Amino acid sequence: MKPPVALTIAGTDPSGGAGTSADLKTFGALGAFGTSVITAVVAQNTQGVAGFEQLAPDFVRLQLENLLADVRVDALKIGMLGDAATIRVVAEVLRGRPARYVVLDPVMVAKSGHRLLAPEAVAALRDELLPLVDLVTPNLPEAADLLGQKEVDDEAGMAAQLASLAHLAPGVLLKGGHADGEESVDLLAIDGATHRLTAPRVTTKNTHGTGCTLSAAIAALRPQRADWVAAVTDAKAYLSEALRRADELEIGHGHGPVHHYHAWW
Ligand SMILES: Nc1ncnc2c1ncn2[C@@H]1O[C@H](COP(=O)(O)OP(=O)(O)O)[C@@H](O)[C@H]1O
Ligand SMILES: Cc1ncc(COP(=O)(O)O)c(N)n1
Repeated sequence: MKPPVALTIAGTDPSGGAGTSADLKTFGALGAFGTSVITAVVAQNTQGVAGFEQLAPDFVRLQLENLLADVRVDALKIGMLGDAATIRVVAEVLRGRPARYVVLDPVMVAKSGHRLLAPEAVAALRDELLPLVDLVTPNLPEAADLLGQKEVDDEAGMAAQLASLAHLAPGVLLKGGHADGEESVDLLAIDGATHRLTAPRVTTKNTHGTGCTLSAAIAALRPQRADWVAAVTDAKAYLSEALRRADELEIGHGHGPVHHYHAWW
């Protein structure tokens, strides 16, 4: 069987744990052929972000149009976009239905606290991009920002915000990694139903790129699974194992990357 082709539109990470690096490794590990379009070049390592250079929006458009004129893309994952002009370019390309499946990780702030999306671009992300994707995967701070509400830290609060977010995008995976508890609980609203996905919380400081890895895994697996619930369930299982194996790597001195082991599913 031919592998599905997955595309990531995202920023870079020289230390290999987040952004396009995480996405391409995840695609490969899960049997998809990976392609990439860069939105911003980020100077970052496992300890934090030193700064980033946004590529000109027209150049992002050129990369996308050039790729899509030649290569069939089955699944698209969108990560860091950086500013409103880049969001608008991606929205315009999405209106041409470049891929059957589209997942958006609404990257706003890196784990280290550095902003990766201009604050004034949150409204463009919410109003212009969310309606055009199949699934959006906010963490708890991103959900609060998208809704203009306070950040929640328990499941009741997550359920309420999930319901509100479901009015903004066709599908929502609200990730509970930032909450406490023995289990890391995510809530999925898709096709009119809600699903609760749990995994034992792994005790590790090596959590750099968990959100990037999860959304890339969903994109890689969706063409290989019958529906979104199956793709998200298996993507979370892949991420959980990548987190459990993260301490084997010993990359850098801060929050190291998760281990993109080859699952060969
Ligand atoms: N320590 C952990 N143990 C197990 N799963 C985790 C842990 N931290 C995060 N996750 C899971 O990783 C995924 C990304 O979560 P989260 O940290 O909320 O997003 P982000 O990386 O975008 O901030 C979610 O599926 C979440 O449940
Ligand atoms: C290019 C890029 N995209 C996304 C993240 C978020 O990942 P994290 O929240 O783990 O820092 C990042 N640090 N860099």
